[in-house]
Amino acid sequence: MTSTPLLSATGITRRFGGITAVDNVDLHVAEGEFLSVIGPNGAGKTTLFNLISGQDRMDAGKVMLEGTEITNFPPHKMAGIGMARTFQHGRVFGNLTVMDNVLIGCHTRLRAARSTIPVVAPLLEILKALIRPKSVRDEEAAMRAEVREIVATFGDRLTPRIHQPTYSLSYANRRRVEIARALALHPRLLILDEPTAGMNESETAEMQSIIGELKAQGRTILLIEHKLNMVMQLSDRVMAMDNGKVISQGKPAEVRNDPKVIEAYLGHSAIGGDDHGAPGMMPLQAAGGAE
Ligand SMILES: Nc1ncnc2c1ncn2[C@@H]1O[C@H](COP(=O)(O)OP(=O)(O)OP(=O)(O)O)[C@@H](O)[C@H]1O
Repeated sequence: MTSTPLLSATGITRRFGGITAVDNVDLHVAEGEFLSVIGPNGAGKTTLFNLISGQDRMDAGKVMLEGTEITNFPPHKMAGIGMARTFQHGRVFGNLTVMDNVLIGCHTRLRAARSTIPVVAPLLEILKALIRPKSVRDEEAAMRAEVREIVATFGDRLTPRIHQPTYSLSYANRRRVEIARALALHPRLLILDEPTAGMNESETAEMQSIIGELKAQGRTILLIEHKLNMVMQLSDRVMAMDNGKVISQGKPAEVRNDPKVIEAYLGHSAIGGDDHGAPGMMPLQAAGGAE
């Protein structure tokens, strides 16, 4: 990990009526860093990710990506500059095949890199689509090959189903497709919102190992996750939120054992079970309620 700041968000605030869902939050992610955001239900984690990735507009605050201000950029522009995210409940195009869903990621990336001259650029695109010169056919073949490679990240979960519409896939497979599409963007920052929500134990372990591989490739990753084991094993740093505010941040074990964090979870739920946390630490998975 280097110390180059890739993402820098300061003073992020979002109110919904009388609720301040995200209250003056600062978040910095270094290039190659793996930062997890934890906190009980309603802490403001998803709202914070929505604001950073342009899905929602903040009331106050500033977001910089490598020194360029990107505050409140619309989602397509965020995707174009390499900010890729997945959603808490998974979002794929049900009627499109696995291949086409992931191709969307490739197209978004290429479109962002192309000429933006108004009128001329779209006309050129239409012309190329109609004539389909060799360059277009080659590009398409390269993208399809890349999609196959990305899809192979998930072992044989998706490859045999690559031409099936995603509505016919299991929930876990649809979530894998979503991550594959995010990877096709060649993201500079990969934002994962509860990638294992709704997955059973073995699916969770499999996803954790894939995310571990992505980390080993040196990717910069922001994760929301309720499953403490996973957070502990993957993260370089953890940030804990409660009631819209950052209540603790630092090395995973420090945050896990921070009395403020333990109290936040205690205050939010009556919890049973154990998520293999340290003694005295509440089981975040149960507290957060994996779906
Ligand atoms: N669109 C909205 N309109 C009104 N209130 C909202 C909206 N989105 C979020 N909130 C509120 O903002 C607060 C933070 O919600 P958020 O979903 O960000 O929490 P979270 O930490 O992601 O929770 P969870 O772990 O359950 O996903 C909650 O009180 C929630 O009810």
